Amino acid sequence: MTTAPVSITLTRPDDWHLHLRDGTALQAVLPATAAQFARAIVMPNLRPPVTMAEQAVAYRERILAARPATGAGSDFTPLMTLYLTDNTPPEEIVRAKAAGVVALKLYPAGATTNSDAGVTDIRRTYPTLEAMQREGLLLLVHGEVTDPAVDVFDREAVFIERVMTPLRRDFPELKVVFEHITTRDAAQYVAQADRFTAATVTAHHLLYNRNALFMGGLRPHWYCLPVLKRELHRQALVDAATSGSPKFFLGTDSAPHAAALKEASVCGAGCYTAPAALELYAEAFEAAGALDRLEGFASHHGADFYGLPRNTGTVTLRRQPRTLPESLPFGDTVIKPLRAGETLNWTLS
Ligand SMILES: NC(=O)N[C@@H](CC(=O)O)C(=O)O
Ligand SMILES: [Zn+2]
Ligand SMILES: [Zn+2]
Repeated sequence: MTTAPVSITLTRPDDWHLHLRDGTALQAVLPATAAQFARAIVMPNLRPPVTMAEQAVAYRERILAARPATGAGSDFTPLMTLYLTDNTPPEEIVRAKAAGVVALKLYPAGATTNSDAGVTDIRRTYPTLEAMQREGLLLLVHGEVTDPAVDVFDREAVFIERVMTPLRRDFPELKVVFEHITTRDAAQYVAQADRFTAATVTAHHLLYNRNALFMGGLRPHWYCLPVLKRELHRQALVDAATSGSPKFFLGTDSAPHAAALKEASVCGAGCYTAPAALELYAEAFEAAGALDRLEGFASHHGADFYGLPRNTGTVTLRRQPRTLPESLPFGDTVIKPLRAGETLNWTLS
């Protein structure tokens, strides 16, 4: 029997799926991510959405300005994305590439938070996808159908057959990231796909099944999209993330919403995990007996898939209990991180 390690040191990790919002919310949440991750793929679902290269450049400037001035996190690099619409001009892809934008995000219209301007029919975007394939920009996908006839727990699996399979056939060399996968179906699909397809996995989908939504009462802070699924799906995600396959990598989908918007008659979708992201992943990997696979998942596979250099430098997680605050400042209000008030086993030093 081997004894549990007291610390683990990893190459500095990246977060390949993150919501930073804007304005005072951005200022409130950015330091937590910058303290943990060297880079992050920043989601474009602001209001209004970031649809043009020029907007992404301005947003990047606001993010850079919100970084800590010195010390940990002051060198954080945001990697920018555009929000794909039915009308994104193919010429915008060339401008986006020149501006350093790395990917476009596909939100099926109405699928999730701030997706109203999303794509109504993927075929409308084909000229733009053609340009992306040619220019080497990635497509990041919120993989759920919005057909009201499809059960909310089945929307990801149905997306594979209705959208993903035809998309892969029509654009075989477009790099596609199936974001925040939640099902065995998606894990199997990605594992069997060729090298142009990968997936991000959140910490909360590795740690929780859908029972977490109903533990002793309705739990809004565990509500996100795609919604948590059955235990068999959680186990399939853990198997995929800890398999060592380079197709699976870290994307927190940390999605901050003010506490008042979560604890409301209509609760916004999204879990705020940035304040303890790496600690939560460490907990999930340790529970699977796979702490030795955390570095590949958190620090190598994403960079390799995006064709970016791996980070230099390291971070160290120590086995040291840490209690998360009940709430944190969020502009003129407060936000509750996932597991607020609870004690975690790992602490990033
Ligand atoms: N994941 C979520 O539940 N919410 C995200 C949007 C998204 O990633 O789908 C958000 O922006 O709040
Ligand atoms: Zn999403
Ligand atoms: Zn997201």
